[in-house]
Amino acid sequence: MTTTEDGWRADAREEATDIDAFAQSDDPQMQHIVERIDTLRASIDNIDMAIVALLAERFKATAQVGALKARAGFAAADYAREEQQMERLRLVAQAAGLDVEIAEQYREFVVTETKRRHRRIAEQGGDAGVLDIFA
Ligand SMILES: O=C(O)C(=O)C[C@]1(C(=O)O)C=C[C@@H](O)C=C1
Repeated sequence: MTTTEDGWRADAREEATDIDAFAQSDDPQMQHIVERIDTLRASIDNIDMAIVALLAERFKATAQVGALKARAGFAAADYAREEQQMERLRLVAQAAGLDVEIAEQYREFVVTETKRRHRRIAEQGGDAGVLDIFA
């Protein structure tokens, strides 16, 4: 195996590696690495499943908020609430050992998407049924 000074295989500089293609390798060390990655990938798949299910629940809840905001004539955004959320998520990330920047990116994604959906609901006169999750 050709390795560089920092221990990476020389071809690790390529853009992508189809690891499944190495499952039948004759090299036991390579086989061991591929097996370990496969085990970790099973956990990653479970985690992704949970995250997507939780995101679905979050967007269902925010759609209800969007419908209520439209009914009350409230704007899509509430910056005071967003600040509180960011503060809380920063603390949660720190306690969990997660890079705070990832928590910030997550919050930015969900809140931006939620506000876009709130506006769509308001344009439809407060009908959350306009969103795909209720279709
Ligand atoms: O709590 C609200 O007011 C929401 O509309 C939900 C939400 C969010 O996605 O958490 C979205 C937009 C607001 O600016 C703040 C929070």
